[in-house]
Amino acid sequence: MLLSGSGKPQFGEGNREVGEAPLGRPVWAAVGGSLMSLCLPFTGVATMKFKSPPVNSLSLEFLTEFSISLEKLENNRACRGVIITSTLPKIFSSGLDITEMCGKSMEHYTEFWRAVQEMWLRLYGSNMVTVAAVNGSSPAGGCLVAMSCDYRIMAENPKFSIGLNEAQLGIVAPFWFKDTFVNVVGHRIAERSLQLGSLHPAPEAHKLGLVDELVPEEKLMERAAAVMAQWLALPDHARQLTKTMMRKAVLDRLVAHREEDIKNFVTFVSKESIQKSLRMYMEMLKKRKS
Ligand SMILES: CCCCCCCC/C=C\C/C=C/C(=O)SCCNC(=O)CCNC(=O)[C@H](O)C(C)(C)COP(=O)(O)OP(=O)(O)OC[C@H]1O[C@@H](n2cnc3c(N)ncnc32)[C@H](O)[C@@H]1OP(=O)(O)O
Repeated sequence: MLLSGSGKPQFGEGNREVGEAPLGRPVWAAVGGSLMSLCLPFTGVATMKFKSPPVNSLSLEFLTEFSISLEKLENNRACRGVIITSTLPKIFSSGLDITEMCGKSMEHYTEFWRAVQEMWLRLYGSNMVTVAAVNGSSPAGGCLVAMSCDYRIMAENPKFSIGLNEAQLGIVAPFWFKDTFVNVVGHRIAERSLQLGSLHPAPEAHKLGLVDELVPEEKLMERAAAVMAQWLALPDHARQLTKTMMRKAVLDRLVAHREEDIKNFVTFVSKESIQKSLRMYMEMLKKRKS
């Protein structure tokens, strides 16, 4: 992941650190683990760029780095907003790494699912303004990342799609994926889309309200910066309290049922029938390629 921004440097152990201007002021801080880059310039707006080829799958390692990056930004008082995008052409994120859910131990599934929960709790509950610049396809967990942001701008290419397609894999979107979806598009659209496991091409996603606007791909980052400026023009405390008011019930629900949710996931994913569905899905992906 690639994360970039400016302001007070508070992170980056072992990575490239802060550039110092002659007056000793930080010019920018570039922090990156291997899977994303992060930069925070003077504007106080960080840019986080996923860079985990081939398709930015959300592996345990990726999720861990994502959560740590979010925590570092959240704790950096100079950082007020983050734009999330991808360095890979055509892919924002392919969602959860299916190989993390196939043929592994119960302990591994537990650790993996806790990391998925942690990422979502941090992103959905963030005090920062979060804007997703969706520059490619974004199925399932990738859609969750985008939906957890405050605003979604997608490249207008109809070949790019977004949605919670879990049902197509023979699995079920967990209740907090569903809650996030309902909060974005409303109950009816969420119900139909979830039951069918629909992946919506960008224009349809826009019509449904799953993304807030479409722009030509080359204008995506420029537009994301403009939207960010608009959101940051308001006092932080008022915006943050409002955001909390809108999202708290859904966040609290997972916090209250976190261990139960992990148990459900581990039991569900360990079933031979589910393992078989996931293996078949992976085989289908490989065949589609050849
Ligand atoms: C009773 C209640 C109990 C509750 C229990 C809850 C259980 C719920 C559990 C989990 C929720 C799941 C969430 C998810 O996110 S699952 C993941 C869903 N993702 C997808 O369906 C996307 C699949 N991928 C694609 O459609 C395409 O790859 C693409 C559109 C993203 C990119 O297409 P393209 O550029 O053509 O690339 P390839 O298809 O050729 O892929 C390249 C390479 O990457 C592998 N790959 C793709 N996606 C994934 C993935 N998500 N995880 C792991 N690996 C992936 C693909 O197989 C190729 O591999 P290669 O052949 O070895 O090169």
